[in-house]
Amino acid sequence: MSQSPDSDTGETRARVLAEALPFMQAYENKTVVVKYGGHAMGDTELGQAFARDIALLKQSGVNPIVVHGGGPQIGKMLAQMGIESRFEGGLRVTDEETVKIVEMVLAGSINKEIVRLINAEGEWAIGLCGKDGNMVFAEKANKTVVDPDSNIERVLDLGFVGEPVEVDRTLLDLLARSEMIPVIAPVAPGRDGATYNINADTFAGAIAGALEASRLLFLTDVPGVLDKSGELIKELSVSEAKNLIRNGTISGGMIPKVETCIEAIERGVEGVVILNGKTRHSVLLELLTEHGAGTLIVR
Ligand SMILES: Nc1ncnc2c1ncn2[C@@H]1O[C@H](COP(=O)(O)OP(=O)(O)O)[C@@H](O)[C@H]1O
Ligand SMILES: CC(=O)N[C@@H](CCC(=O)OP(=O)(O)O)C(=O)O
Repeated sequence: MSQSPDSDTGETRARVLAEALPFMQAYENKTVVVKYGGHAMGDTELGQAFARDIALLKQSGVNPIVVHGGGPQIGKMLAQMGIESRFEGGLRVTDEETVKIVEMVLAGSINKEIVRLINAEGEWAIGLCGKDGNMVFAEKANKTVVDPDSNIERVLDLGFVGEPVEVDRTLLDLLARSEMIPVIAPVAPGRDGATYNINADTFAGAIAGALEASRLLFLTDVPGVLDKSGELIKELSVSEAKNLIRNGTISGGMIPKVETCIEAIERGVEGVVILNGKTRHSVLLELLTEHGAGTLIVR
């Protein structure tokens, strides 16, 4: 597909569809996990374009699963409540009060808005979090960071930040059979009774791994992984990615994203891509065009 799927002449549409057809057939009955980041959620129009892409995938016979974030939206709500956001190693330090707000924003307002947008495209989306159908259980995250100056490793105490340790695919399999599109918020219970806030990238990786997804796409607010001079890196091997984290080229929220890509590849997910969710129809452009978009992480 050489043109945007927005092109509106009948002839262009027919050509675009003809070019996209072999790609659509290749993804038929395949699971594609799309992580929709908080920074990629722009205005309503952009949200509608995203929802249209997801609906179109479903209508083409693909099994799309949306895992969403909402970091900036949580930050805004916390600020309104007079609570300052603090991040360590790209993860939100989450105390008991914060985790309640995280659940409210992610599994409440953001989740339901995405469901509404997809349903408005004629599909049946269903909003969930890790708690629903015993889908995901988490444990307190045990995360370490290496100080770039001293090179000393430090264990972080992030409070109620969790890591997914058990994923049960029963509910997701059921929904796939009933033609529903799951939209999942990255909140999960622990066997200890606590509720955990999980980085949405990590959560999406765990879901994609458990489902042996064909593709895992991360929609963010940058074209992909950028080098020191701000140029897009089109393809990145696992060892190159680790180096870029070590030397500080990859920082902040890009760290858990790239770490998740590496883990997902090691778990057998076929293709992992980081791309710009602010480019309209980037999901379709990635999946249904020869050249794709963003940074492809390879073994
Ligand atoms: N090397 C890099 N290439 C691209 N983005 C980077 C890089 N290092 C850090 N970042 C930051 O990571 C951000 C994306 O991560 P994050 O803010 O967590 O997005 P999301 O909310 O989509 O998960 C970018 O907006 C950018 O500021
Ligand atoms: C532990 C942790 O950091 N959780 C994230 C969950 C949301 C998220 O990951 O949203 P984005 O994808 O938009 O960044 C947070 O509280 O912000």
